[in-house]
Amino acid sequence: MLRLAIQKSGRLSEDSLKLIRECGISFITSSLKLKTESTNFPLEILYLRDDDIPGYVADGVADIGIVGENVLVEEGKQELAIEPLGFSKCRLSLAVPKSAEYNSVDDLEGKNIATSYPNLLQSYLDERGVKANIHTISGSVEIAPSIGLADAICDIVSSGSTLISNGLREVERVFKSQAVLIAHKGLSEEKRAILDKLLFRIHAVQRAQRTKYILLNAPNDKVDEIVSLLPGMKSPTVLPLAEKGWSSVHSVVNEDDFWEIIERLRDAGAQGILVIPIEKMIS
Ligand SMILES: Nc1ncnc2c1ncn2[C@@H]1O[C@H](COP(=O)(O)OP(=O)(O)OP(=O)(O)O)[C@@H](O)[C@H]1O
Ligand SMILES: O=P(O)(O)OC[C@H]1O[C@H](OP(=O)(O)OP(=O)(O)O)[C@H](O)[C@@H]1O
Ligand SMILES: [Mg+2]
Repeated sequence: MLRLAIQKSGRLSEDSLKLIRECGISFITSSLKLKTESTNFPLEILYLRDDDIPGYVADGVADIGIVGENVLVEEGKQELAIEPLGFSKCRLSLAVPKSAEYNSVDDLEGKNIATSYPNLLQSYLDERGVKANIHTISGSVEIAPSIGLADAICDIVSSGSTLISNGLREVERVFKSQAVLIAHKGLSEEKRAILDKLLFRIHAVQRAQRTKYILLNAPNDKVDEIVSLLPGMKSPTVLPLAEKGWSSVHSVVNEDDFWEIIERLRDAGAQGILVIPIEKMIS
């Protein structure tokens, strides 16, 4: 049985559970139970505070875990990372009061900066030769300037609305983060085999999320040109339609190229284009 540590409640919880469920792993959750076992996969889930997850995985109390890169690197445990997961994307940024004068990071020399990430901030300032006083607080960091605790803050930003609501302005991006899968260094062979099985499923889910299934109709004389625009897993499928002289073309396209390909397909004579999400994709 592999032990997975995830955040009990917070910004990582929902997407972590969603990923595990998308891997076809079933389990029953209850807000009071801090440990659950899957009913169809050798996995036990521990629900923890996110800051504790890297330490538990490093010690082998948990075998694997899901945590933000910001927390992992802050705790100096980046060597545990095995896979970026693509969710909980955010950045650690420096921000100052809206009205404060700010030209460059040098303006922070001798200033008081509140943060929950003293190590990440310290190395950022060290690299730029700036000496500031770092005040470590564990939450509600954005309040610090307005209550006279600090001149600036360094905290997580995503949409930026928390900064705006607290009269702050983002001035420097210190660290880019997303959720990562981490694993204990000395996993037994048995546990490593379960982890490989889980990774196989995670990759299938991730590939599917980046790809769309596309179906379209085309007159037969346009099929060759349309097929040349579509990559497909091997090559596109072409099937005859009931209506003579027409075919249906099926393929998969990458989300990043999606809109450009659609335009080119229409120009080439494709009609009735349907785009469908893919649940799993195994190459
Ligand atoms: N606004 C956001 N958008 C996207 N990701 C975020 C955001 N805020 C935080 N994160 C990511 O999610 C992680 C957990 O954030 P959260 O605010 O839930 O942590 P926390 O309050 O420290 O939780 P805990 O109670 O478990 O200690 C952060 O370390 C970061 O990686
Ligand atoms: O840029 P935004 O989209 O506004 O997001 C940023 C906010 O999100 C996080 O806090 P969260 O809401 O998770 O609450 P917490 O401070 O209680 O952890 C983070 O600490 C910021 O305060
Ligand atoms: Mg925390």
